Amino acid sequence: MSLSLRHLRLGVNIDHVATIRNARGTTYPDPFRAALIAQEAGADGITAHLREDRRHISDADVARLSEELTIPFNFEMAATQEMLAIALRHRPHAVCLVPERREERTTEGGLDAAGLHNHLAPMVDKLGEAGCRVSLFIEADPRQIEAALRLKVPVVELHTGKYCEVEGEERASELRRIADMAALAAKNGIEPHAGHGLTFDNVGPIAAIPQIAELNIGHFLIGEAIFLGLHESVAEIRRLMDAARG
Ligand SMILES: CC(=O)[C@@H](O)[C@H](O)COP(=O)(O)O
Ligand SMILES: NCC(=O)COP(=O)(O)O
Repeated sequence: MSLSLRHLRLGVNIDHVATIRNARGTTYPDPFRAALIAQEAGADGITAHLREDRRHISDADVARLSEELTIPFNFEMAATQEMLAIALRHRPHAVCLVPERREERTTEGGLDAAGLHNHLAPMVDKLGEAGCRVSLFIEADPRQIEAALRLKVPVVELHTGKYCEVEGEERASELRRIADMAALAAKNGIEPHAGHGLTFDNVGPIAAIPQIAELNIGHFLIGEAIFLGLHESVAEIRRLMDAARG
């Protein structure tokens, strides 16, 4: 089957359901319930980011998602010993290593896999040995793809933040950069994913990149759920992704 016909998986990030919950310290809205609705609406997997400051997803959320989800759980985490221990305890389907700074409002860039090789290598090995599919959240940069090769990770997730922020020729240039790095990763046996900042309006050209196997999308979908409901919000991005693949 040609690449362009391959099913493009959708990972729904439920972090910001927990943001609303934590705003009042209640038990609702329940991120796990959101995960089940996203699954019904067409999500192939669920992504959740346990941040060091627990501003949204909690340790209990991670435990429940790991134990009760019937679709793949992609656990996003900083490359720290604390998070490694949590990941090894729960052994989620996938672990994505992301950069993290407490003062950031959201993820601001990709992980410097090239500069952090010696720090990352033992973690990548331990997570792989535990049966987790390890990915690195990186910029679309050849140095980072080479670093991913050296680390022997099966997946990279290309950061689409700048693509989403810029317009016109700058966006076209960002799209080319992402497409080129997706092709380079795939050519070297690494499965390319993409995510951050994707919306109904900008997902199409990213979804049309044939080598990309999975998109992780969250903040926009949770926002749209306020107006459309979560099921329809997820179903719409699913429709747009499928339409872009033709
Ligand atoms: C790595 C990435 O872009 C997101 O998956 C990450 O979770 C963003 O952080 P917040 O969800 O805290 O905005
Ligand atoms: N890794 C990207 C992700 O999981 C979702 O990012 P966003 O759509 O919440 O910006």
